[in-house]
Amino acid sequence: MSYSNVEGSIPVVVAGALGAMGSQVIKTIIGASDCHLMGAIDIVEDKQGLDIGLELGLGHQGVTITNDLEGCLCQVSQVTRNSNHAVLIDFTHPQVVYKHTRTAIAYGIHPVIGTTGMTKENLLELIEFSRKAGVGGALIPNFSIGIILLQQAAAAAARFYDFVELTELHHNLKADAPSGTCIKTAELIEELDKSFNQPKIEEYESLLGCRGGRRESGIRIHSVRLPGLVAHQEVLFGSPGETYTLRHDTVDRSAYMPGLMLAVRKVRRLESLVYGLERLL
Ligand SMILES: NC(=O)C1=CN([C@@H]2O[C@H](COP(=O)(O)OP(=O)(O)OC[C@H]3O[C@@H](n4cnc5c(N)ncnc54)[C@H](OP(=O)(O)O)[C@@H]3O)[C@@H](O)[C@H]2O)C=CC1
Ligand SMILES: O=C(O)C1=N[C@H](C(=O)O)C[C@H](O)C1
Repeated sequence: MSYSNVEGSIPVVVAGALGAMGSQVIKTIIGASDCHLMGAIDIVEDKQGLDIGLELGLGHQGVTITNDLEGCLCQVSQVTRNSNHAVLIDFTHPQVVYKHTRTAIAYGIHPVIGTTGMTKENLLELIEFSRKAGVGGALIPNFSIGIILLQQAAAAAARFYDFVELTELHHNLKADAPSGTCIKTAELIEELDKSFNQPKIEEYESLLGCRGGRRESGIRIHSVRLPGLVAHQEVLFGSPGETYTLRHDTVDRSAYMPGLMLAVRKVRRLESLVYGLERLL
């Protein structure tokens, strides 16, 4: 950890620093002239106390890896609380994302959360908690600009179609299903408050689950996990005589960095936790 405060530059702590996303984030933060890295959190046992920059081949940064998220946020908040509030970027695991977000808010540190898998109940509770605490934050299921465009197109098309199925395809190291992005796409389509996919005949599955998961609105979601994939999503609308397909492919995690930096730069001006990158554009 490094607890120096740099005037005018955004202090950033990264949780999940050694992961697929976290390691790219560290590189991006180190390269950003308006940010400085103050903490690197990860639980990988044999990396505790090592310099994150040296571990990632980015040169010595004077920031050591720790698994003590609360201790790190507590110390960072003491250094930064009077003027230049810090940001926590989290790409860890669905099981800890609620606790990490709540801890950041409690210490007055602005959470920018990429980790997916949080329940709707927990999200709503955190929005209320952040509003009471007056701490802005962002929970963003997908930082890519292209996926936001796909979601907007899907929400617009939903007016004209009564049948829609979503498929998300990811690498096989992903813990949660369906993806946070796919849930958000479904939620945006559901803003019209209509039901989809009313069956025309009596259906049955001879292989349980082969028709995918069904949301209350009737929208079905299919999750595919394969090595070789990164992150992909299809929205298929159908009506008699035609189909309309939207597809987005993330082929490299660098796609997430512009949206992430946008959130880091805006989050300290928010009054509570917002959900979705479209809220920041
Ligand atoms: N919003 C977006 O745009 C995107 C979101 N994601 C989401 O981000 C999350 C992480 O994805 P990804 O980077 O691929 O996952 P990885 O498994 O590659 O990285 C997660 C890292 O966090 C560590 N970790 C796990 N638990 C903790 C904890 N309690 N405290 C600190 N560190 C912890 C892991 O350690 P260990 O390996 O030992 O478990 C690992 O090093 C997922 O929820 C994913 O869906 C991913 C891409 C884009
Ligand atoms: O685990 C991933 O990789 C991704 N997770 C996010 C999600 O669950 O939507 C974002 C993107 O799909 C990549």
